[in-house]
Amino acid sequence: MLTTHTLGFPRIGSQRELKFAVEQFWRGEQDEAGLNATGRELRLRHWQWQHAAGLRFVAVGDFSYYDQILDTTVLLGAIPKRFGFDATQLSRSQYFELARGNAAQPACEMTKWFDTNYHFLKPEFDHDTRFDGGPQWLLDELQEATQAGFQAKVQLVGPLTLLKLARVQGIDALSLLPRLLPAYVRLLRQLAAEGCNWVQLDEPILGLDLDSHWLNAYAPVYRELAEAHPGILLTTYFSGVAEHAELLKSLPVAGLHLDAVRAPQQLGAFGDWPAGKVLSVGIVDGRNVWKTDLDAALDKLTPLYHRLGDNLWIGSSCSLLHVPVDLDQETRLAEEIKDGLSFAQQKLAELATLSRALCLGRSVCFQALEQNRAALTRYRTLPARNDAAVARRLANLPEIERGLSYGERALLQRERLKLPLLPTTTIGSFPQTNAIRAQRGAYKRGELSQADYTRAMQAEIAHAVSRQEALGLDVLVHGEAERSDMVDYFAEQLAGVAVCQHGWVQSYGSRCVKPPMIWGDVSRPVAMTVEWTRYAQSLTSLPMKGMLTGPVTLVQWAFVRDDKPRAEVANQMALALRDEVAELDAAGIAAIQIDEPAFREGLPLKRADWPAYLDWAVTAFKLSAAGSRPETQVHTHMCYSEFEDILPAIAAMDADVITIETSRSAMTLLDAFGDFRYPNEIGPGVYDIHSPRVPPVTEMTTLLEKALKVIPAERLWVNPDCGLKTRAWPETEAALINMLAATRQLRQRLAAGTAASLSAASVATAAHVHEGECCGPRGE
Ligand SMILES: Nc1nc2c(c(=O)[nH]1)N[C@@H](CNc1ccc(C(=O)N[C@@H](CCC(=O)N[C@@H](CCC(=O)N[C@@H](CCC(=O)O)C(=O)O)C(=O)O)C(=O)O)cc1)CN2
Ligand code: MET
Ligand SMILES: [Zn+2]
Repeated sequence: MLTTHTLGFPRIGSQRELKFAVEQFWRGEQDEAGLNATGRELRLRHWQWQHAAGLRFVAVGDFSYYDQILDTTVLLGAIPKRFGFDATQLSRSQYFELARGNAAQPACEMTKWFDTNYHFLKPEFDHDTRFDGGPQWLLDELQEATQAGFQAKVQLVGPLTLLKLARVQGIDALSLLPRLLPAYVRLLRQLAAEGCNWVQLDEPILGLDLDSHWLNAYAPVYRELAEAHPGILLTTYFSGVAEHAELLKSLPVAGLHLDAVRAPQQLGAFGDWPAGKVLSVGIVDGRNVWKTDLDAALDKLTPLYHRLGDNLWIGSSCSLLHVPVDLDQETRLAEEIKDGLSFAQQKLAELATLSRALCLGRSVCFQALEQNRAALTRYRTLPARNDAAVARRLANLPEIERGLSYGERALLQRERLKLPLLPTTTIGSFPQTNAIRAQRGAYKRGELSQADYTRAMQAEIAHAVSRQEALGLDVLVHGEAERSDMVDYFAEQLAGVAVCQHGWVQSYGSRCVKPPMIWGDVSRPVAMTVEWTRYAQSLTSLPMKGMLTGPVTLVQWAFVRDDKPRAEVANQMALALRDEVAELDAAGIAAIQIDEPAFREGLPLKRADWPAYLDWAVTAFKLSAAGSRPETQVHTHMCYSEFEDILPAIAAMDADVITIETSRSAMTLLDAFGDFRYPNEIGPGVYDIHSPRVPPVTEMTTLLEKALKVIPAERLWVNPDCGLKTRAWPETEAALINMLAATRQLRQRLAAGTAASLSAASVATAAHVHEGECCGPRGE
């Protein structure tokens, strides 16, 4: 049979077993042996599934107790010096300290894995990083798989991708190659000696716009690696690599993997793939949950099979880490929607069927193919996939501009909100305590009535409001107690969107999300947040922010139908949100925040595709926001910084206020906002919410002083980096007390004329804004 494989299987467990075991270990409720036992059980179970489905290889090296990139760094012995750990003796607890920080050291930096919602831990390298003496984990796992009778393909992130993604201080990352390569060579030799015939080296950076400096490194690096191991499969995914076809054909590796889902057209550039080398075609979507159209896949694969024979491999387009584990667990999903779905388990079976059909002929798999065809036909013809009312609204899009310019709106909003200089606010969520989750769990299981659940959540909202009033915040939030998640909550209420019971996907460490599935045309049958917000506002005379997740983020953090352009789906989402905005506005809510934390992450891998994305993303945001009156203040929030290169688009969104994550970068991001002369109001986060650490007042005054150098006081807000849902109340209150103390100090200095902002330049800029003019470039 043709070789079938995945580029990795989800490790979290169909019941999130790994999450619970890891969290128990952190709480001291489980020892290392117990944690290891869960890990082993999960690995064996997942290998068993892959084997039973008929895959030739099981994936080894995709397992991790926190993050597989951190594991690679550790494996190579390249632990950041600042922790003072011995790489050869690294304990499980120390491993978690790298990921989560400890009393003395902040955690390794966490950032998004390309355009996914998965976060990896950035390797930290410097001029004297050594790559030697890591632990034996990978070899142990290989042995585990071999002893259990499986054929293993080991996977590792490739050296160039590892370097490119690393935080490298003060030196050129590539200058580390002479030290890094021998470590890979050593590891590859060990794997070969252990009888591992195939090693998958992931090089997804090949899908980015790489400069020649990096591209030129591929040939010498892979020449050396190929000498160390004869079975290297170089894997690319998330984007096409056709532009590097000549280079890739010339590398001495044994095989190459291409993502034929994201970039099917690239196969053409590999039409003359050298005989004798493996070409692995990623035909089953690792980034989405839709059933593979087996007929279409076979049409595409058949000519390749005729040419390449057994050197054609078929696999998932990328690791299955990004999709939920098992569709069969979803007992409440409508059968008609399940007709269109396939999770990790089901994708294994699809690969096996494709392989059989190619080798033995379609008639041998007649039944499986017929079932696939029938299910897809039923699913594709569901009437709700094409809603005439939605189509009419799309054909007749309403105005996306707010009517007045920012400067004019700001005057009206100042009049209405009467906020002090440097207004203080938070990003939306307050701690999601176990008590809150337990109440929601009971409600979902039918053990708590809707009325009782509503009362319980109202009590949480009242608590959050009274805490904020006591702290002295200026613009309040209701705290999002009633939301399981900022995406899931909206998805549950929108037509055309389905949510799972168990469809968990790892987001970072032990944290998971349940991405909804946008399978039909999207509309809003009923108001989603208005009652909760109205209730929260009734408790206070201070302004209460309405809190919505924006259209780009709702799309980016969902599984999106692939029969309509994302731009169109985003506009459908935006129209639904626009109605919500208008209703909040009509209910007297004076400030409405439309969160877009995934705005940056949605950027395509290739810059050439950026303008089209930014164009539809900005349009969708504006479409949702323009349902408000000019005297209503529209906020947006973005975390996951690195906005430097998309500032014009962010300005073009024209939110009255943007809150951003800046504290971890010590506000360097703000320089970019300053240089660009960001025209509207801005709240640079003054403390990191990802850690329980309570920052001292002086730390925040320093950051605010810095901010005042580039943002005039009249347009500066004070807030944390992001929502507080993952924190506990004690540290939350302590940090906010300090934040408010820092704000008071700055206000006093401003009043006394001793703060930076009263420099002539910033006063002049602020004055322009008062006159209703916007400065700085706009638009894309
Ligand atoms: N979608 C999304 N993506 C995002 C973010 C985000 O907030 N949402 N933020 C960033 C990532 N940050 C994250 C921060 C926290 C969590 C997180 O805490 N996740 C929770 C699950 C949150 C959730 O949906 N909770 C539900 C279900 C909770 C649950 O497990 N319930 C139990 C039952 C509980 C009980 O009865 O006591 C069950 O289903 O088994 C709820 O509150 O209702 C977790 O892993 O534990 C995830 C991502 C980027 N990407
Ligand atoms: N309003 C949301 C919150 O505070 C925004 C989070 S961005 C990941 O939780
Ligand atoms: Zn955020």
